[in-house]
Amino acid sequence: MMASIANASFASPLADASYPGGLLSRVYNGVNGLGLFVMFLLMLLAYDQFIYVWNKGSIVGPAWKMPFIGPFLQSMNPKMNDYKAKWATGDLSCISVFHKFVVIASSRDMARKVFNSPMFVKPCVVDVTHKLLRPTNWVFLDGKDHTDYRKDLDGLFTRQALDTYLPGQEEVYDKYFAEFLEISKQGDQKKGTPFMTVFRELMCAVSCRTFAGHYMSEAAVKKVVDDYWMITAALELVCFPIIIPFTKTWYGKKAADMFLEEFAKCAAKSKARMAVGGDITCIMDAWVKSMQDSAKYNQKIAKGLPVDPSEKPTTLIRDFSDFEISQTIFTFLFASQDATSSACTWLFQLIADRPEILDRVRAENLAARDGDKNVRFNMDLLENLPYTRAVVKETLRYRPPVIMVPYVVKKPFPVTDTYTAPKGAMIIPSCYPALHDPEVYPNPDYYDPERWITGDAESKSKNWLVFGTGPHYCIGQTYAQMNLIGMIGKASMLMDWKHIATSESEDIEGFATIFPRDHCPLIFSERP
Ligand code: HEM
Repeated sequence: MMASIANASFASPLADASYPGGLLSRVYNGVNGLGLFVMFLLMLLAYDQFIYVWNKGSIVGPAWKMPFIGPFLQSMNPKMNDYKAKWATGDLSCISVFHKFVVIASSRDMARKVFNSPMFVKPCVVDVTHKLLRPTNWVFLDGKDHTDYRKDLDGLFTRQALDTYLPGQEEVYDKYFAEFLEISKQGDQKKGTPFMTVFRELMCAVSCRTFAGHYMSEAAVKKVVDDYWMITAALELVCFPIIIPFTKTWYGKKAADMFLEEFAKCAAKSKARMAVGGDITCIMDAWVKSMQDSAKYNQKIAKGLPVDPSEKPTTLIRDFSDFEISQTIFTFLFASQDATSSACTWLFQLIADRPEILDRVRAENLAARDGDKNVRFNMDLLENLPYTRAVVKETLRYRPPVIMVPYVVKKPFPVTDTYTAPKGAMIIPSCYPALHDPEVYPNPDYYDPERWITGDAESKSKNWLVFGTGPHYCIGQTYAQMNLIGMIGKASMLMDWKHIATSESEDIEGFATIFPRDHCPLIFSERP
């Protein structure tokens, strides 16, 4: 047996015959194909370990890396406790998965440093995102180009603009709350119905109405709501460089193409309607109106016509094509969908588990509506609900929808005096630890809206990393919070709901955005 292995060789006798007695031949004879392969593998292994240790430098991390793959298998099914354990190892720590070196910035100050270092880092997205959103999308811009593009979008999220989107949002809530009641009536009366997927659909429908108004038919909204899961499913960390038919990325790309086409049609319709003096009903309208006002003003100036200073738009913006508008609206949907769905799910679950909090939310909302539960949304109403706002803020602190944000290092980044992150590394500022820092939010694992009313949570803005910070901070943060305040206030007016807690209700599932592992079983009932 031993002999047969020793004699086994992949070398062809013919090939060998052409190098009689030469040095190469002797080496080749001594080291057969398998040997060469093993040697090559060992060299690769040593190289992989060396690069890991070199990149790790002075920061915390495993002394060596699991050959080649690193902790890839754990990353397939991440557990919150694993993240917490990693964050606890140090302000900066590292891992290496396959060839990717990853630096984790855990403490508030390290996370803020990464968010605020656009010279050295930029947001990192999984490869397939470029295919779905298209490489020309504004979110992939960097530096000044990014800042300039964003400035033109700021006007879409002012208080005045947000006010005009409220009727569209409320319409969606009316429709979905009726559906919640129906689902609960039909569902299991003991175990409840897991509502996470329904909440995802609700958030998608609210987004479509807020972003594209009634330019999108009910059928088109339904199609986007039904197909959005294909986008989420396509977002795999590792994917083939080309799209293979009938794979998740292929379906995701098809859904993305459909969304882009639909949003571009809506932009064209908005341009036509706004040109004849239509009211603003959605984000697209606000954008188109601002474009058209800027164009009118610029034309007058170009023609040398007299212009009253009051005619000058607050922000002068350029013209955007239907497709540019469509791409941008798609980024709003893309950036908001998982995060708002997570926040919505936790909000319903957390206050169902604490009836005294729901009672206070209800009392506050009824008083703000002068006792008429059917009063419609307006900004004054939503801004005068301090307790409901505290409940939303505490939910976002206690269960931050985005626990970390991956960035990529553009050039060697001196994160501290003793550590420079290498170019090409992924660097992940974490939001969760800053939001659970016991010195800033006492008893951080206790859900306590009161800390925003009588406590000092409001003043701890440096730790408030729910929406990131720096040049890429969330553009939709005010809108997102107003939307959640409106939603939960209205729900409290119209419905009761019971959470059927399971052993997995407090377990956290997810990567980047988080959900209760049991998907939130609830039973809704109508209030008299
Ligand atoms: C509770 C809901 C939300 C949470 C927790 C959230 C959180 C975040 C976070 C953590 C970032 C990364 C910030 C950074 O890198 O500094 C971000 C970026 C972004 N968010 Fe949100 N977000 C939410 C809702 C929304 C909504 C409703 C919209 C759209 C209207 C939106 C649009 C965006 C966009 C476009 C970016 C990228 C901005 C840029 O790169 O300049 N988000 N969000």
